[in-house]
Amino acid sequence: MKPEDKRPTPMIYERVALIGLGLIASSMAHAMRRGRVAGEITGYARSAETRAVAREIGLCDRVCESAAEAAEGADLVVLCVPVGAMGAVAAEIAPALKPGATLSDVGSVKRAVIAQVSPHVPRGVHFVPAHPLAGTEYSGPRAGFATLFDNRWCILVPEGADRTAVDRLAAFWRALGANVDEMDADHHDRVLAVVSHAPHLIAYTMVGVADHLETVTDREVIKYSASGFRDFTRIAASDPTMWRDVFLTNRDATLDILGRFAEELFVLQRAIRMGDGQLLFDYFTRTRAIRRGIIEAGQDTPAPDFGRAAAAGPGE
Ligand SMILES: NC(=O)C1=CN([C@@H]2O[C@H](COP(=O)(O)OP(=O)(O)OC[C@H]3O[C@@H](n4cnc5c(N)ncnc54)[C@H](O)[C@@H]3O)[C@@H](O)[C@H]2O)C=CC1
Ligand SMILES: O=C(O)C(=O)Cc1ccc(O)cc1
Repeated sequence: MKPEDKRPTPMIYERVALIGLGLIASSMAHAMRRGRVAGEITGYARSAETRAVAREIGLCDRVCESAAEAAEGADLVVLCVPVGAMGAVAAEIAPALKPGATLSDVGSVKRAVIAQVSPHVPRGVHFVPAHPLAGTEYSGPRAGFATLFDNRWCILVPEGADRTAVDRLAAFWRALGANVDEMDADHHDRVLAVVSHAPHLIAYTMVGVADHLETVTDREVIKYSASGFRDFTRIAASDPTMWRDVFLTNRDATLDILGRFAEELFVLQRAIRMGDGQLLFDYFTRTRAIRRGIIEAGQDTPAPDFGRAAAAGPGE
């Protein structure tokens, strides 16, 4: 079912506070307004400039001068700051949290956020970590848009939190357009290391390699880049603070996947050196099946020539 086919959702929370007003928070604000998911939206950002922009574009009903002021009286408080800043922000807002409120976050890493935030969660407040698997390479309060979460996954990591609070947060994310799954924090971090964190590091590296070449100029890289490399440059334009924090906090899982990546890279490198075309062909046949699986699961759109390429089969 497409999100636009869904019937209007009832208000899920009377008051929602967004702490940090970047891409994800601003997209949440737009999506909440679209679905009338919250009665009132309050917000806080660390920089005065971001708060001014948020006021100018009417992102929230109220942009506050402190995180505690934004969180006070809210039924749902969502931490939308870089992963490395979650603990400090949680400590700041903790005394202002209303008993019975839900505290959540949108961080790309879960085990480290839980470790940072949990010690500050007051008794009677439900902490339900979350991660919407949707984003872009843009950041800041102007970057958000209402459809960002449509038909994307949001993973909740309840770790024993109150069931009613978890179900309510799941309803909230569904009302924002997302599909909801639940997962254990360690498993989440391992899955994300494979599908997001290691690929981002590889993209950063590949663009760095192109930048460091002596015999190919930056002008040529820009002029002749095909779509694969362009995708790398898009990903490598992602926010440096956010991604520094992701790698520092999901260190073990990312290093494990990168180690495996390096091993497989050596296998392919050797096959090229030895002229082992069969190994390369078999490897690429297996990886093609993964892409087909993603398209068949409705998680992506086929390229315009997909039907022709599929029909052509091996040998063309
Ligand atoms: N950008 C993406 O594609 C996605 C990001 N996330 C996660 O969402 C969170 C927010 O990311 P974005 O909205 O993309 O970031 P952003 O850079 O657009 O916004 C971050 C906000 O946090 C504030 N901030 C930064 N450092 C702070 C600190 N030390 N204390 C208080 N506030 C601080 C900034 O002023 C800004 O308002 C991150 O934890 C990230 O891992 C999750 C899914 C996708
Ligand atoms: O822009 C892209 O390609 C992304 O991969 C977006 C993204 C970035 C970080 C996340 O934790 C989830 C999604």
